[in-house]
Amino acid sequence: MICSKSMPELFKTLCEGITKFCPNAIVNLISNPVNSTVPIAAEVFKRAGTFDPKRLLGVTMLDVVRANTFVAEVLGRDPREVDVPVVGGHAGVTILPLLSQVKPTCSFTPKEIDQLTDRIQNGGTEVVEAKAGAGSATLSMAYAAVKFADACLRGLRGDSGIVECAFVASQVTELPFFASKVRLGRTGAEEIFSLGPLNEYERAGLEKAKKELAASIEKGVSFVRK
Ligand SMILES: NC(=O)c1ccc[n+]([C@@H]2O[C@H](COP(=O)([O-])OP(=O)(O)OC[C@H]3O[C@@H](n4cnc5c(N)ncnc54)[C@H](O)[C@@H]3O)[C@@H](O)[C@H]2O)c1
Ligand SMILES: O=C(O)C[C@H](O)C(=O)O
Repeated sequence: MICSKSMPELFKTLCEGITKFCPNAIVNLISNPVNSTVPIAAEVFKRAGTFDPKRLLGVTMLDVVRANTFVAEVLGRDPREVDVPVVGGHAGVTILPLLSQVKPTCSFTPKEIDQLTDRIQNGGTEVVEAKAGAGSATLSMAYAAVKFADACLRGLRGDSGIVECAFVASQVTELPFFASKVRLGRTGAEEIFSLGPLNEYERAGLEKAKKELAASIEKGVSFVRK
């Protein structure tokens, strides 16, 4: 169905549909801008009385997939052996890879940290620009979506220790939404992990990320409240 509504309006309508037809669903939200669409969805769900913060998850898995890939390249390892926590949000400087917490433990030169951070933060834009009007990352988005949905399903099934990064309602910072590691279980994001120890570079990145995130969250909330 092609609809004449603007994207945020279309998105809001879809969320209203969720409140009517599957109010208890665990919603994995991948449509951009995730930093605003998750707050929009939360507002719509709150209005309908169906909001459960554990069941609304913004998909930031692609940032983790990219971070694992780029870090693995530098380390000369298989990306599947690498785990990079990526926190904050899903756009530009709000994407904050925590390179001091990479597993397996490793270290980078300041130049590598700059280059990796920049590539991870701008990976999506790089693809959008390369496709020149023909859309955004397609296969890697699908891969990330499947990987995240599979983790949610394993949590729903009752598997233990399912931990992934996601953009969720959060108290990890002063912002109402933030991406960090979450434990997925039978009822959704059952535990939200704090950021752990950050180095000076990451603390500076966090301040930049929060500033931009605050504006994007506010934009989403005020779109529904207007
Ligand atoms: N979170 C992530 O990791 C991530 C990664 C890549 C893309 N994305 C986002 O996913 C979304 C889809 O990306 P894409 O590259 O597949 O986009 P696309 O442009 O290839 O596809 C969008 C689809 O929406 C349809 N559409 C557009 N306007 C419509 C309307 N008014 N009514 C009904 N249908 C309409 C189009 O026909 C098209 O099929 C975008 O929001 C994109 O930014 C998110
Ligand atoms: O759709 C975009 O603007 C980029 C996308 O979110 C991505 O990370 O590839």
